Amino acid sequence: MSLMPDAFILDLDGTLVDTLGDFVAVLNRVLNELGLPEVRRAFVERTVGQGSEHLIRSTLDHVGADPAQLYEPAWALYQAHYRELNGQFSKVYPGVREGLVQLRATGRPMACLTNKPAAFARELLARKQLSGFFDFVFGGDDFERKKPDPLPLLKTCEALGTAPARTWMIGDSSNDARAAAAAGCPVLLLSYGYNHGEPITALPALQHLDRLDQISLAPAASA
Ligand SMILES: O=C(O)COP(=O)(O)O
Ligand SMILES: [Mg+2]
Repeated sequence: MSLMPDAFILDLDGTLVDTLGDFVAVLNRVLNELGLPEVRRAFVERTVGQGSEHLIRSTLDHVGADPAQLYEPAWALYQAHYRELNGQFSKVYPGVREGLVQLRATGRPMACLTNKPAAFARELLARKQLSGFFDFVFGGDDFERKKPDPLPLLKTCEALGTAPARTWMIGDSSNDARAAAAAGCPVLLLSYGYNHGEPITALPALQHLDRLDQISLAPAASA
């Protein structure tokens, strides 16, 4: 039995690209325009990962504003600023490009699956010259539910044409790990991303990695 899967699914924020700077810049522009206090990087770091709506509602709540009243205008401002700033304060993590080259060299199909809105995800991958690695890019608004629900992974496996048990999910957070477990995909976890302030090594994984290019793709020794 080979260790090599039939396809790879990769998360985006906290896995491929360190996007925290974009989130902080955009949120603080929105808060300034609404006359609200700014948020700190540490707050955003532990809150990001469950899609834009969750991030905006949590941010409004955190600064003492009423999300029920301000969500709609905040979301409109957020979209306009995100479109403009997307990628400007973000960096591809060390080892990512090299790791993607290794994955691509296996000839297996690859998908990027993020909770970020699909349009922002596609634009960010293009701006960082990462689009060419992926056969599919799916965002948090492409399916009815987001990670940690298994639905996005199951739908992505369908697009890739592979069985979940033969498809590796590579991510940085408990959202990825929970979605993968529920979908039946083996999960590999990067140590440097955003896991809601919790150490990712506490979660079981097929491989825990400090860099994507440390991934082990060797066939398992036959018994
Ligand atoms: O919540 C987001 O916007 C993005 O999160 P993800 O790329 O780690 O899924
Ligand atoms: Mg992530």
